[in-house]
Amino acid sequence: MVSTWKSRITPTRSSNRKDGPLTDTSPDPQTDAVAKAAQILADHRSSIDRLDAILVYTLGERFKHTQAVGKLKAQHDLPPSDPDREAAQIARLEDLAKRADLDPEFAKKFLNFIIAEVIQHHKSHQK
Ligand SMILES: C=C(O[C@@H]1C=C(C(=O)O)C=C[C@H]1O)C(=O)O
Repeated sequence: MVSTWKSRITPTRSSNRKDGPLTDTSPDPQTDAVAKAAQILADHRSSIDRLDAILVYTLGERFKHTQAVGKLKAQHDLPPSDPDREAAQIARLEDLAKRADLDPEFAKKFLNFIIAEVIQHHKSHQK
C-alpha cells in the first residue's frame, strides 16, 4: 500500500471488522512528527488561502480605480499610458519589495504585467 500523509497519521483497525479495536495509538515519535508536519502544512495553506483572497480583493479594488482613470483619460483625450508615472511606480515598488523580502525583479515584472492589462483597458475606452 502506498503510504500517504493521511494513511500515516490515521490509526488502523487491528481486525477486518469496522468496529474492531484500533491498533496501538501510544505515541510513536515518527507518527507524531508526521502529524505535526501535516498540521504545520495545513496552517500554512490556510494562511496562503487568506492571503490569496486579500490579493484578489486588492486587485479588484485597484482595477476599479484604474477603470475610473481610463474613463477620465478618454473624456479628456489623454494618452492611455504614462511612462513617467510607471517609472516612478516601478522604482517605489522595487524599494518596497526589498524591504518586504520580496524579489524586486519579481515585483517589477508583476507590476508591469498589471499595468499592461490596465493600458489595454484604457485603450478600449478611447474612441
Ligand atoms: C492608471 C494609470 O494609467 C496607466 C496605468 C498605470 C497603473 O496601472 O498603475 C500607471 C500609469 C499609466 O500607464 C495612470 O495614469 O495613473
